[in-house]
Amino acid sequence: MTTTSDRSTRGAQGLRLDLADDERTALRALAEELVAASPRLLDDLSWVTQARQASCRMPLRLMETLRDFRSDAGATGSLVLAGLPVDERDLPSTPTVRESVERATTVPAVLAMLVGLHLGEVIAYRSEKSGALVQNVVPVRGLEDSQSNAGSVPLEFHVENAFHRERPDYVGLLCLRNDHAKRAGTLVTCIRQALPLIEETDRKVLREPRFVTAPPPSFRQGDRTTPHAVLTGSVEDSNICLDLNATTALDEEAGEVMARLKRILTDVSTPLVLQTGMMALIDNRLVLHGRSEFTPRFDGRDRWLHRVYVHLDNRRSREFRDDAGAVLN
Ligand SMILES: O=C(O)CCC(=O)C(=O)O
Ligand SMILES: [Fe+2]
Repeated sequence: MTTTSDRSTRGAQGLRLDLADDERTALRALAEELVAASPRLLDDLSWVTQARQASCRMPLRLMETLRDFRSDAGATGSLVLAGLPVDERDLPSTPTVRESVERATTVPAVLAMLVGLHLGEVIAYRSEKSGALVQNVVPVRGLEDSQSNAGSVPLEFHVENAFHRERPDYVGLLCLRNDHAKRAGTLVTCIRQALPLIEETDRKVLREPRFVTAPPPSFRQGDRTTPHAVLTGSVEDSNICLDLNATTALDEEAGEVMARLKRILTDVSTPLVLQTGMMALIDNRLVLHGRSEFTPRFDGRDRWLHRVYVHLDNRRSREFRDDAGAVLN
């Protein structure tokens, strides 16, 4: 991807594409077509097939940008799409219950699916949020202090489902409503920016299996990992697997290295303040994400995102998908 692409722009916050009015109108029409497609259920495989095919009819610039992002997620590992056809006036109240998911084909849920299905295969995990492909990220009363997406205290940086061998390659977060102050942000930090700042001796420790990671609180079941490395793959352009809330160092030196890495990741982090109609796509091999704190009111107008997970290769996860469906065990 070139830095002078005329499709999308690259700023300090990473790649961004703003849809023009005609693109938004065309995408709304496509989403409405999919809302009406039988059986109007997001998790139904025949509906997913129709949506996958329809995703090839999205506005060309959007498809080009997604395809480029998939080839190389850039220096920040994230892409923001803005101007998606979500109208806050058409939205129902923000859900207030834990484990809330979308099952019916609404315009916003269909948009999250269309974008995800153009990037790859939209998947979910049976032990998390009842295996729904589109999940709600909303604050829940009583869970304010939890290190989960139902909380509202600062959420620690994490790779999504870092404990799982087949964790998502990408996480998509579509904003239906931001918080009342319009200031809550998804925080992102990319190993591509952190790596040059990590001492050589620390990098060596991070490449050794001296860490274990537990499932996040959103999982009803799941085992912690065997010892794993935090940095893998290319030495000069590594992948990262770390959850600052769920990963434990197995020895003192590894713990000190992890603490230094946390400082560096925090230093190079940026907030993506998503407003209505903005969707963040996060490369989960390169980026840790978290969330700033905010004050929920539980009045039906709280912050509300739709989340989708994307895999690039359905074969790789076949042993986790009993029925060759989209949900991993
Ligand atoms: O609320 C956010 O912006 C992100 C929450 C999160 O980590 C997630 O839903 O995976
Ligand atoms: Fe997350």
